[in-house]
Amino acid sequence: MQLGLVGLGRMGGNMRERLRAAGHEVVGYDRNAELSDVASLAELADKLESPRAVWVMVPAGVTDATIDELAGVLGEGDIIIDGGNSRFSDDAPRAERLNEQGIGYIDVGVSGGVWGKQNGYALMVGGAQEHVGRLMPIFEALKPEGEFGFVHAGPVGAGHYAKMVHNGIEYGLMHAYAEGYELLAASELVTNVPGVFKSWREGTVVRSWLLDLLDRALDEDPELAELSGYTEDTGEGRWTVDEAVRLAVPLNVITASLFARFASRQDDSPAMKAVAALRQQFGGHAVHKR
Ligand SMILES: O=C(CO)[C@H](O)[C@H](O)COP(=O)(O)O
Repeated sequence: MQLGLVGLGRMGGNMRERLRAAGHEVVGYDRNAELSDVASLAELADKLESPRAVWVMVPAGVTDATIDELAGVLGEGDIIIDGGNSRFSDDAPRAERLNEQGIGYIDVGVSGGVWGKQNGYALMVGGAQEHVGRLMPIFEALKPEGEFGFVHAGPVGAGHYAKMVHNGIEYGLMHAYAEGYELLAASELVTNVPGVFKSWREGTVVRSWLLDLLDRALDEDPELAELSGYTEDTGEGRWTVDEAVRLAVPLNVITASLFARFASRQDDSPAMKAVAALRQQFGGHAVHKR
């Protein structure tokens, strides 16, 4: 099958290779001419036979601009797929705009990171059955081998919603391993912290791919001495917590792990300064001065 692919960075570039290895004809476009197969979106559209399917794999901030530009060179019967980490609430308005031109829209949550090229990408898909059905050969080539790794989660927006929750879970899981790491490292008894994590990779209740990756990181740097704890976020955790507030769902762990990232960016917590000041005020308790 033919596919246009817009955005050939770490994710898109690897997806192009996986699709080509499976025998699909991929025409890729990237603003970086060294990565691109064509010079413009117009040329990409020209190279594809109608009805066309074009997968957009760009950073969340530029998705709408990219889709609008793409819609200008596509037409009736074509389909645009957004595989980036868009907020699910952006999907329905996009689908409505495209529908006015007769262009279909599918949202896909893609998980697999830089390992997806070899292991496959787990795909969480939202959209109309008639559009999803047309893209099945592409989904089959991208997904991991085996029974799992693909879901048509519901109508437009459901794919990104599923990916948002997946990423919220990712925050919580990572943070639980991280807290376990800190406690083991603080312990007077355990002398081989990396060894404990390594041993957990088989047979334990807590084995997982994230655990495997933490073991890998500890192999490279057993005390994580090269890293600062400052941890960024790109929005999915915040959207998950926003949804939890909207629906009054108690997301204790995921919310705490998101807030832990915010705390990681503070040199000295203003809130904890206030707590120290209050203890001093009401009880004359000692404080540490700068
Ligand atoms: O989708 C992903 C993994 O599943 C991305 O790596 C994820 O967006 C990273 O999110 P954050 O920067 O908020 O930790």
